[in-house]
Amino acid sequence: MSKQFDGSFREYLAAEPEARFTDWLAARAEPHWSMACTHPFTTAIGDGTMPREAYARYLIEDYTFITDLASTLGYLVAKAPGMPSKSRLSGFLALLTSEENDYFLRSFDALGIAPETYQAAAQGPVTRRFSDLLLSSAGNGSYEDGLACLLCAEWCYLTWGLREAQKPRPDAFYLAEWIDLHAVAGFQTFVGWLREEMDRLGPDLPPERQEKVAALFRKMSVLEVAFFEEAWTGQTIAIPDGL
Ligand SMILES: Cc1ncc(C[n+]2csc(CCO)c2C)c(N)n1
Repeated sequence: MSKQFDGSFREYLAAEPEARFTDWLAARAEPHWSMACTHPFTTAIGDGTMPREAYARYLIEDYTFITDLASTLGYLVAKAPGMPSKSRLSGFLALLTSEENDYFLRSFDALGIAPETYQAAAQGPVTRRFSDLLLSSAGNGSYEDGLACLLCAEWCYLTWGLREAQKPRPDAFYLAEWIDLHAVAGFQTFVGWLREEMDRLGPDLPPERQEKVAALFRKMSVLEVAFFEEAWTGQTIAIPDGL
């Protein structure tokens, strides 16, 4: 959890000299950042209180999101400044399109969701906004813009994943595995690297570029909340037009 902050990175550093650039991003995204990481949907994954319909809704929608996230990673691999960064990102892309894809297919099967359903699923409005933001930031924006979006999505999942991993695993394998996937050492290392990459590049950006990156991280946090909220309630969530 971070304390909300509205000023520039420079001002943040003056108040918190030890702060990382990514701490500032989280503080600028409050209260949405904490709402995303602690959403009731995320606590229900580990509590054993997840309704089947809510999880089925979530997985169908998330599968369309992950497909666009894989495309986003393609852009980021292209824009990454050197081989070490390209290697990290392409490793993650490989995971996303193999083991993680397998998790989705097994879970759809267990939940009785037919291939015709998840293959033909139209994206809801929130996921469309998500995908637009990711694809346009990584495709038309700078490396740092795309990185900020990816960081928000992954760091949020690591945060709730580590918290839920402290509870005994629920019986349903699709819930237990979803927790493990987001708490394993490999994922911690990847998110740790994403933060370091942003911490390395962010402080040297001109102030107006830092503001853009902070705005993207904040928009992503708002959309993460709306995404969980739709799955949890089954209601369509309105996103403010200005977002
Ligand atoms: C809406 C939404 N936001 C973020 C993620 C997080 N995420 C996307 S791919 C991936 C890799 C390992 O699972 C992770 C953590 C998600 N699934 N759905």
